[in-house]
Amino acid sequence: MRSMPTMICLHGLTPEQEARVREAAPGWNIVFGRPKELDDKLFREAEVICGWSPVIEKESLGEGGSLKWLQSWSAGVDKMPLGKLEQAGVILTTASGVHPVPMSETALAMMLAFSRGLHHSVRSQLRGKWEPREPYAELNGATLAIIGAGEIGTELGRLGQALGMRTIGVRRTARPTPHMDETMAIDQLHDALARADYVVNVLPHTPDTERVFGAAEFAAMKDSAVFVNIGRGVSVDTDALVEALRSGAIGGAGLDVTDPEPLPEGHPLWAMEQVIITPHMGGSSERYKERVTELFVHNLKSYLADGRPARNIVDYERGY
Ligand SMILES: NC(=O)c1ccc[n+]([C@@H]2O[C@H](COP(=O)([O-])OP(=O)(O)OC[C@H]3O[C@@H](n4cnc5c(N)ncnc54)[C@H](O)[C@@H]3O)[C@@H](O)[C@H]2O)c1
Ligand SMILES: O=C(O)[C@H](O)COP(=O)(O)O
Repeated sequence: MRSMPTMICLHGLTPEQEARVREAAPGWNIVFGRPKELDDKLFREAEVICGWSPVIEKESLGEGGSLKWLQSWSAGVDKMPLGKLEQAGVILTTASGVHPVPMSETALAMMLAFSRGLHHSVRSQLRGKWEPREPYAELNGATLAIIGAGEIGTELGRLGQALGMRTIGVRRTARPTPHMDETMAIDQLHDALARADYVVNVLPHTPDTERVFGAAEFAAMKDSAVFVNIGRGVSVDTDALVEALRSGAIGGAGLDVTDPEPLPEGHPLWAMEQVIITPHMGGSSERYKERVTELFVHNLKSYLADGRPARNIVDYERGY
């Protein structure tokens, strides 16, 4: 008789969320817990794991590992051992679709902070100083270029359009994308950069997207442009960004992700007045687990019905 298949769900779902997973997979041995609490043997036995990136190197991919499907809790799977997973024939799915709301609100908060000068006002407030810096800008009528216009970028496009911005989406191919007034392929990147008042990077980290933003790209931007990075730090040549800010080649930068990360103490970016830094919190939300459970249960149902999760299967060739 076939023993009960095992599934591991990592990282503290609520009892209601656990119940939703159990309900979707009757007849499964489902283990909920934190990686350190779980035995290596369990990881070897698990057919399905749902969780964050770093835990997967455990026994699941070693000799005799039974893993068939891994549902990442992150949208970016760049920290996953992609080569090993591919070699082991594991289906990997991302959590893309869980983050559009908090990520686009983070990017919008940065854009509004720059247009209304909040980064200056907060610094003045800390010194107890009343220091207007006229004139202030508006997002209304400004052009927003979103580099990596996927799930997150599309929601940011919606918010940008709602505020009266013109949106340009840049992606691998220039296919029409909701909430983009125009879409361009990545080989037209400089054209998009030259026209934008706000450039938001939300590219995944793949071999093709490292250092996409270097000296030439910052030079192509308007000298008033604000560059916002909520994707991955490695898409940017950090020294070139520092130089672009120092020389006035661009107007400011909002950085939720950096390279290196965390940004070390004493790094020049910390002291720059035209820079806002947040600690890789763009995707974080009190609704995260609710949304990730919904995605996982949706994928689980199709995995159990026909052996394939319905959404977000990683193309190992492409890297995301
Ligand atoms: N800061 C955070 O906390 C946080 C949270 C969630 C996601 N992220 C990052 O955001 C990324 C995007 O997430 P998503 O859910 O929108 O992903 P997605 O797969 O829906 O969208 C990715 C987009 O990037 C484009 N793209 C990929 N490679 C490209 C290339 N070489 N050139 C041009 N365009 C390219 C794709 O065409 C697609 O439009 C994640 O991979 C992750 O790195 C960061
Ligand atoms: O891609 C994401 O979902 C967020 O950036 C968090 O990813 P991480 O857990 O891999 O840092």
